[in-house]
Amino acid sequence: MKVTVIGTGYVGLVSGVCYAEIGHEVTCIDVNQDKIAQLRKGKSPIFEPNLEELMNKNIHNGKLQFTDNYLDGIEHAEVILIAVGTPCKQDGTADLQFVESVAANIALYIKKYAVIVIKSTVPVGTNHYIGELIKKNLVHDTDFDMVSNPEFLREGTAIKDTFNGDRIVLGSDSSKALAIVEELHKQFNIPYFLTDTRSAEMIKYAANAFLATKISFINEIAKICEKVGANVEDVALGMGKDKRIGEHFLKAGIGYGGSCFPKDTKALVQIAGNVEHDFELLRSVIKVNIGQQQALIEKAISYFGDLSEKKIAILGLSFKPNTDDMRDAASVVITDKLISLGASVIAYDPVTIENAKKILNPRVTFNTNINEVMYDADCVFILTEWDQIKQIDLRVAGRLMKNPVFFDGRNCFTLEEAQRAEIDYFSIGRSAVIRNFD
Ligand SMILES: NC(=O)c1ccc[n+]([C@@H]2O[C@H](COP(=O)([O-])OP(=O)(O)OC[C@H]3O[C@@H](n4cnc5c(N)ncnc54)[C@H](O)[C@@H]3O)[C@@H](O)[C@H]2O)c1
Ligand SMILES: O=c1ccn([C@@H]2O[C@H](COP(=O)(O)OP(=O)(O)O[C@H]3O[C@H](CO)[C@@H](O)[C@H](O)[C@H]3O)[C@@H](O)[C@H]2O)c(=O)[nH]1
Repeated sequence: MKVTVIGTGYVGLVSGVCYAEIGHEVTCIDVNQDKIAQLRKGKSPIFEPNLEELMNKNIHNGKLQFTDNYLDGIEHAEVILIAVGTPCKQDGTADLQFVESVAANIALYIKKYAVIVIKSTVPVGTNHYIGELIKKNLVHDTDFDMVSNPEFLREGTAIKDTFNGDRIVLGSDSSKALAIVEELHKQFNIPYFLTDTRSAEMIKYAANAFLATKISFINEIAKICEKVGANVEDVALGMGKDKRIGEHFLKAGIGYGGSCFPKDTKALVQIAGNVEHDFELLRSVIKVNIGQQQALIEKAISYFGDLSEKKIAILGLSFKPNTDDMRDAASVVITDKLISLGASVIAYDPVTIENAKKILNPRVTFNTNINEVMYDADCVFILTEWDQIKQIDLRVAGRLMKNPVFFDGRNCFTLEEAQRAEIDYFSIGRSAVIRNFD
């Protein structure tokens, strides 16, 4: 099938590569000419395991091409997928300007029947609105149908998720279009969930909001665990054994970040507000998450009293491991706050330092050598559970530091490991391990 993907961010690029991998002829369009030039040279603009290899394989076998020219991409397409960003506006609502601009270009260049699929996360009613917008501005008298196909991939495991998703959600009122989009995904061999357009749009927000709710819930439980002497890891495991609850997304930490949960939870509060429903539960989920980003700082203040003049080593900057994405990463808020409290901050991350430099407070310094970052530090903050960080020897690391004190926001180590290392170790939802030299 001839497929055109518009937008080469995470979703567009991964989808384009995976559709090519299952045999479709894929053209990816982006308005960012530098990105297109880089992609044509076989360089992936994002860090995602296996993506660059798979991309190059499909460029070389002629299945995958990149362009900034809409005419090239739209003219012959049987399916056009919209995968541009829908960032958060100041008031929390989803900004549809990129989707609207794509709609204007499709209206200009579409010449024969195609199915237009919205993969971007968009508020309920957007597929209808964009369909009407295209119809109103069509230059050539052409028929088309709209299909909502929300994307559920996770960064860091995006290719694996595309080939092994739990379901493919498709929403449309055209059975002809649905049959074409089912055919497009056939080789993935993943069950379809077919529904109406508005429900498909809502499934995406509801799924992300529910996962975010699980995270804020376990983070609240973690706070109570610390006070009553329970261990949140065991509590989550014990809860998760109940199939009705499930074991996933119950990992306590310094809150959820990334390009989706923060923006989509805020957007859903606004979607509810537009129909006069106060989504109180979700507002609390967001509030708990903002508070959770301060958890390590509160622990450090209660340990040291004052953080001014303290040298703090940060391990991990991206919002989760195996990605270089810094969007809404907890490290942004945490490093800013530490600097405002007078601390000096030096940071390590195995892949995202270049992206971090563009976003973090300019007073943060960086080093790609994890041992050098910890050298002479008053304490370490662990913000991302990269393997390189989980593999450090706490005892050896402690000896490099001025004070062997660790604040672990991702529970990377067992309490026994911390005990053996003779360090002071504070984590989330578990008892602190304090050295006892007497
Ligand atoms: N990132 C994820 O893991 C993920 C997962 C599921 C769903 N989503 C949703 O998918 C959508 C895309 O997210 P992303 O993170 O891939 O986006 P992104 O912001 O990283 O990338 C969007 C790309 O679209 C391009 N673009 C903007 N306007 C354009 C236009 N008019 N024509 C062509 N290209 C244009 C930009 O240059 C950019 O390369 C969002 O709605 C997001 O919520 C994201
Ligand atoms: O038990 C958990 C699980 C995750 N997180 C945090 O939650 C955030 C998001 O993690 P994850 O969901 O793994 O990453 P994303 O790539 O943001 O993926 C989410 O957002 C995407 C964009 O909408 C969806 O497609 C995915 O299904 C959804 O999982 C990260 O900061 C994680 O550290 C926790 O704190 N505890």
